[in-house]
Amino acid sequence: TVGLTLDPTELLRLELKGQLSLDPSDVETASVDFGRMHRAEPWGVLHPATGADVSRLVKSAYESTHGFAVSARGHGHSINGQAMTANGVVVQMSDGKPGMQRNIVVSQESMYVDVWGGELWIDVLSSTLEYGLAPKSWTDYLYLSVGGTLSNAGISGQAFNHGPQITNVFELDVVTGKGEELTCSEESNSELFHAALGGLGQFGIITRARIALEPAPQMVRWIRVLYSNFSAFTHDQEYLISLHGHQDSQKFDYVEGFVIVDEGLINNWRSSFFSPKNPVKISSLNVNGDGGSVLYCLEVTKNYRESDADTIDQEVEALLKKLHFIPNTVFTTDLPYVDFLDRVHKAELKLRSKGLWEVPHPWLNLFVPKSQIAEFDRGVFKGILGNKASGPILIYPMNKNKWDNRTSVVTPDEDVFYLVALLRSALDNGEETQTLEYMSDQNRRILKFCKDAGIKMKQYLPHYTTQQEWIEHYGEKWTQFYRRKMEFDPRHILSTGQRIFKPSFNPSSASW
Ligand SMILES: Cc1cc2nc3c(=O)[nH]c(=O)nc-3n(C[C@H](O)[C@H](O)[C@H](O)COP(=O)(O)OP(=O)(O)OC[C@H]3O[C@@H](n4cnc5c(N)ncnc54)[C@H](O)[C@@H]3O)c2cc1C
Repeated sequence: TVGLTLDPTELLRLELKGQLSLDPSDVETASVDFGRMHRAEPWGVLHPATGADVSRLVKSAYESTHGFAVSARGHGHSINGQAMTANGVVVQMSDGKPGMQRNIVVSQESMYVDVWGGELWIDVLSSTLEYGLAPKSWTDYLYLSVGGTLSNAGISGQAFNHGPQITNVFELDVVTGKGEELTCSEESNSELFHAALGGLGQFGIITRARIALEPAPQMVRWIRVLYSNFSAFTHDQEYLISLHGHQDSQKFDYVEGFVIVDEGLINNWRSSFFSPKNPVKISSLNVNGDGGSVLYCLEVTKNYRESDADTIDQEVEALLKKLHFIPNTVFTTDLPYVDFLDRVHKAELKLRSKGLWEVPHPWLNLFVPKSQIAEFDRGVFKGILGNKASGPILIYPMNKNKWDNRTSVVTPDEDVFYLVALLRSALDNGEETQTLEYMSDQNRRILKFCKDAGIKMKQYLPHYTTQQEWIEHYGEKWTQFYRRKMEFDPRHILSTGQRIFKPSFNPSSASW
């Protein structure tokens, strides 16, 4: 293999319980991701059977004369090649087939579950539900691996209340860049524990996670209301997340929202909710807002047990009464908790059936400080985007005090910040505004707008191509991030696809 910095015979001699595969179909799978914009072919793919397999592989990379890159790959749902490596070895932590759980162990007494790092969240959920329990903090989509989301943060509408997924973990097993498999938590090896959480795979490969559980709700009341006035919308979102310390009956369990810039609500792949029972056209709403055709949809839920079905109406009504949405735009559905959590998968199946899932996804996720979100609205939603969304645009606030500053993730320096997620799909259908080039250019314009306007945002699921940009991204946390890298992965073996640290071995042949 051209440019290979490793001795294949050495690797093939490793005593592994799992399998080191050179099969072209395994290599192909590991060469692409959900973004469909990058490609890098690894030399081989390890399907580990245990953490010890991962440890042996990384140790051989660390100790070999030349060194080689090792990248964990969860479900490959990154956008910019973060789980790829050219010429090195990809550790396929998740085989991507739901229902193939490894050793999932639930402790009912201590309310946690121990799972393999490559486990998909959908499988974690189905296993814990057998005990009437469920994790507290989620992502909108459950076909993601535990190690993959914990390497970022893992956020959804519960984060205002419970914090991101990385604040709901008790313990990890991590294989460091030296090949040692260590158990870490707040109490022991705490530096590694905090480094790995939100650590973009830079400090080790998470082979086991101990995740906090709560009694699983049975049912969900799912509510959407519309706004034309952005400040009324954000005022209400901020009010709802300020209730995080209140009793369960006095707050919603989930707070999100999205922007509607297209002509109709049904165009958006996450909004099947509105149809066919509630088909809504913006023009039919007779809106005289401040934003032309831009609307905002607040999305909230309240969990309940069937035995509480009589009090849920009053609790929801009391909360909705405090809000300032457009009258008569309340859309409500009741559904089982699992169906709510797994809602995006339904949209996936629909898109797959039309060949619209495996297309390029130039996604952009930003954390925008509360004090600058109105400016962002003016410049981006009502400005740069024009009248075309080409995918869902999520916007919801979170409380910074639910994030642990000792972890590796960086967020804006304000008590409340918003996630803005532009989740767009590029199509090759002859329409200029739907092309990858057009959307990538818009993303660049959005980033430039933020810079020029002094909007102190941070990228979530960040992507940069130079170390200088990474240094700026981490700001005052860079020194700590760098020190942790030197301690836990001194040869820069791990997750080179993030492009943060050049490998110390033959960098020209790695995935840079
Ligand atoms: C349809 C869709 C919906 C999404 N919704 C949300 C959402 O609601 N909230 C949210 O927070 N995110 C969301 N994401 C983003 C998602 O959390 C990240 O892309 C995450 O990285 C995906 O997990 P994965 O298992 O596919 O990771 P991969 O893409 O496989 O890996 C991501 C990074 O983590 C590293 N990594 C993977 N496994 C491990 C491990 N075990 N130990 C250490 N490092 C590891 C990889 O090397 C890579 O650098 C969504 C993505 C998609 C495609």
